Amino acid sequence: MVENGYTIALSTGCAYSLFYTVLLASVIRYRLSPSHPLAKYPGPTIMKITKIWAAWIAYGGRTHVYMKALHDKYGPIVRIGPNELSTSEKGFIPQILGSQGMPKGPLWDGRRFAQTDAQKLEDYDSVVDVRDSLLHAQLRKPWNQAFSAEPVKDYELLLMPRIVQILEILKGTCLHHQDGIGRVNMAKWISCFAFDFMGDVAFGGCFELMKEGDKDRCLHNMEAALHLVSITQHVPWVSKVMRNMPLVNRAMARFIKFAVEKALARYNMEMKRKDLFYHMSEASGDPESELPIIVSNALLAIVAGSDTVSFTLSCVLYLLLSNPASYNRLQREVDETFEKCGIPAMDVAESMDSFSPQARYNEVFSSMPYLNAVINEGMRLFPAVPTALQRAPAKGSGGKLLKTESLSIFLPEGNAIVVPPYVIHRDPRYFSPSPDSFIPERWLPSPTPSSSGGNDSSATKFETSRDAFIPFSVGQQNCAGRPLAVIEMRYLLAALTRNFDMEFDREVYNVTQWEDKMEDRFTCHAKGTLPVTMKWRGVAAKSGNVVA
Ligand code: HEM
Repeated sequence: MVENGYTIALSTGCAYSLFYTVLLASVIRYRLSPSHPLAKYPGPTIMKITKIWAAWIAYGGRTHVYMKALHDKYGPIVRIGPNELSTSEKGFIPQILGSQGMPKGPLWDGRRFAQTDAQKLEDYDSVVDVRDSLLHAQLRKPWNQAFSAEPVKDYELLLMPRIVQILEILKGTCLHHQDGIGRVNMAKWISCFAFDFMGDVAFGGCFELMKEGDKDRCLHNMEAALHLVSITQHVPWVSKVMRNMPLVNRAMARFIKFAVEKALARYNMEMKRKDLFYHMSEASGDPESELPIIVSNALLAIVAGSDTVSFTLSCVLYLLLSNPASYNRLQREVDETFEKCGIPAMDVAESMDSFSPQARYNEVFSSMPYLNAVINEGMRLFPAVPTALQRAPAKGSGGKLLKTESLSIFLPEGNAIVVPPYVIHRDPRYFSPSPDSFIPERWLPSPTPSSSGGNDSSATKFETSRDAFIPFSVGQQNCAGRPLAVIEMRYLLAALTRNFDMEFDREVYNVTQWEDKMEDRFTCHAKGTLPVTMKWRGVAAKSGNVVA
């Protein structure tokens, strides 16, 4: 009897094993066969067989470097999954991301971890992971409205007090030492600054990381939460299983709880400022919708709005400090502009008495060629979303034909395509010479050299393809917060260079660690440090400049 049962179990086990082995073998055979619709595109065999390899690379955090190496080896179209391509051909960008583009791809099914209770029944978390174009357009409307010209001016007013705060802290660090030289990890301060400012814009000012440190471990929880989804995005079916495993999903659960608490606190505030959710609720035209809008977008606002800006700003500073001639040139432009326009140094004690709280400087900053060239060049070399702009043909469309003058791809429904900014931005066809070097001059209409032996680019003819520059992506699903991000970066860089002379702290700085420790987790995370020595310049006291 027992023997009989054992035999039945054994033969059932064998039958199942055989079935799955045959099934697996046929799947692999099909994926590698010439009849697969993506068969003609080159790529590593392992990636043609399974996306688990991409998940493994993502686990190490070096997808951006890996993708660049793939394109260097295989060319402008690479097969990076059984049903997925990557392209570095700029001619395809409008047809993939742009006005004639496609909906978001399956990557977003694998990133969908963050449902609040209210969203659990839906097939999306917030605007960012919606795959249906019509629904996306509907959810995107309040975001577009909230980042139109007038609301952004309201956010600009929230920015100045945070700029003043970070300058005061840094100045205090300098003056605390007898030699007037402060030693700080600028990456940490920039990160706290960006987080605090996003708290002001979205939640009425609830984060105080610059003042109190990360006592709620919000930066830590955000990073931990985003780590897992950066891996599962490659294998959406795994994420569906994991979503229901509380132990695995712990970090995300903590982060959701944190965001929902902040959202509710913002909703219950008596005195509401004209912040992001004020403008989003206004745009919806329905007072009842305020709470759902805040709750469903809270997490997105924190992640999209703080991490990206702090990463970009830190990278720009890293590049400036690595290229002192560029730092000096930027400082000269900032000094001249501040003095010409009577902009206070923003460092409180000396100039803030005469500083109008209604003053906005973005208009001035937006016309500073070198400041904007530096920001562009930073985002070119280190785009905050380096590899994961993925799109797929719409359901029921049958597929999409992509065509340039020399190339064409037919992408059948069920397949996806990625446009990796990190690869395109370093492609010598679009940015030359020296696509891997920091040369802000390539963005100037008529490049002039940085003095003191920097990038002598006066005689250089630059190829700078603006249509291959996509740090904020393009099209209907591009970055909603771009206008705010740009203003924030301009203000902080101008304020820092106006008030401080900075250098790497050579005693503790290891030149390669910044780039080596960078991790591609959908958005790029800076895991390295930026140890800096800084000296307060005291410009306000010297020039006595005031707001006109
Ligand atoms: C330097 C800073 C930033 C960079 C480089 C950046 C870049 C991006 C990129 C590449 C996307 C993906 C678009 C796509 O899939 O095609 C995106 C989406 C998004 N970003 Fe940003 N971003 C930045 C700052 C911000 C800020 C400050 C906010 C404000 C909250 C924001 C809000 C959003 C939102 C809401 C989306 C989703 C848009 C949608 O799916 O329709 N971003 N961002």
